[in-house]
Amino acid sequence: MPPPAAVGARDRLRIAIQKSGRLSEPARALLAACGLSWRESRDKLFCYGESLPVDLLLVRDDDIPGLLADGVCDYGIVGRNVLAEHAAERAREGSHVASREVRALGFGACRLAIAVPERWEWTGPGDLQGKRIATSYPGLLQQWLGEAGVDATVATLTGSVEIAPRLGQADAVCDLVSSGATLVANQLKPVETLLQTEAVLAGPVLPFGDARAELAALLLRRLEGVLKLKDSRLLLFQARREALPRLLKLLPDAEPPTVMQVDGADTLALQALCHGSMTWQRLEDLKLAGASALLVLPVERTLS
Ligand SMILES: Nc1ncnc2c1ncn2[C@@H]1O[C@H](COP(=O)(O)OP(=O)(O)OP(=O)(O)O)[C@@H](O)[C@H]1O
Ligand SMILES: O=P(O)(O)OC[C@H]1O[C@H](OP(=O)(O)OP(=O)(O)O)[C@H](O)[C@@H]1O
Ligand SMILES: [Mg+2]
Repeated sequence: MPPPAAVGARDRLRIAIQKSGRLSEPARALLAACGLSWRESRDKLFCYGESLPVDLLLVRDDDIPGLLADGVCDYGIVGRNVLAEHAAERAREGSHVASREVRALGFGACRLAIAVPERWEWTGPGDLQGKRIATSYPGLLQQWLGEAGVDATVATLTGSVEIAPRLGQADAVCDLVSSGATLVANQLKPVETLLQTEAVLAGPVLPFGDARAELAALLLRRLEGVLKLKDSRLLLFQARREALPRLLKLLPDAEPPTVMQVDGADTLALQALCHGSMTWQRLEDLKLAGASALLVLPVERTLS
């Protein structure tokens, strides 16, 4: 196994993903769906790309923005929250922006929110004046407090933030919320949203000036194809010609269908690529509107 190339050697692309955690499996699956495969090293911190010269670095998610900023990796798959926190910290230090969100990836969705004890009769951000707020996102919280004109103390914790009010460590928290179960379990309620987040592909601000440019363009093209087809299905059905207008109204997410004539002029066979999810309810609605012989097929790949 060749050792990881030194920073500055630029004929392979390097992508950092979370080593273990919520984003690691979906990130790998997404890149694998783009046709990438790797030989894993023994320590499993570096995976050498086999099908294409695209290597993986397996790291803590918090390290990804810094690795991008230092040019150690070219792309990273990370929560928007982590990327935005890094940007907020850099802005506070007066440093320039080091990476950008290239594309949202459709998994790891949650929000960064302020939560307070359930008994608190919340009237607005001004309620936090003079209070102490526990968070793992001090940069984003300070930014939000600054914009709201609120002077509060920010207590930085790396985990188990929601327990801080019960321990008397803080009056409120600022943490990620998805189902809300962790808040409920800690007798807290969400009152303000700072950021809607999901996993994103983060990349460089400036284009590559070497062999990586072509590799990056290929990877982004494949990624577009995979993400576009995530919920897409090929719908096949038959219908009488006069039913067509009302059937097409039920398929606003479909590409223009291929229409074939069956059985004289009045019966048609149609084939349409639909991008929204094809639920049982939608099929039943189509049937009621005059479709028959409905068939839903998975779609493997697209290239345009
Ligand atoms: N409850 C949740 N639901 C959905 N997505 C979440 C949730 N909690 C976190 N995330 C997203 O997943 C990312 C990774 O979360 P995870 O808990 O695995 O991170 P971590 O404990 O900081 O991991 P690491 O060990 O890499 O530092 C978060 O930054 C966020 O973008
Ligand atoms: O609204 P919910 O669905 O309850 O999710 C929110 C919780 O999920 C995350 O923690 P995680 O479970 O990853 O634990 P960690 O903070 O120890 O990483 C986040 O930090 C919240 O605590
Ligand atoms: Mg982390």
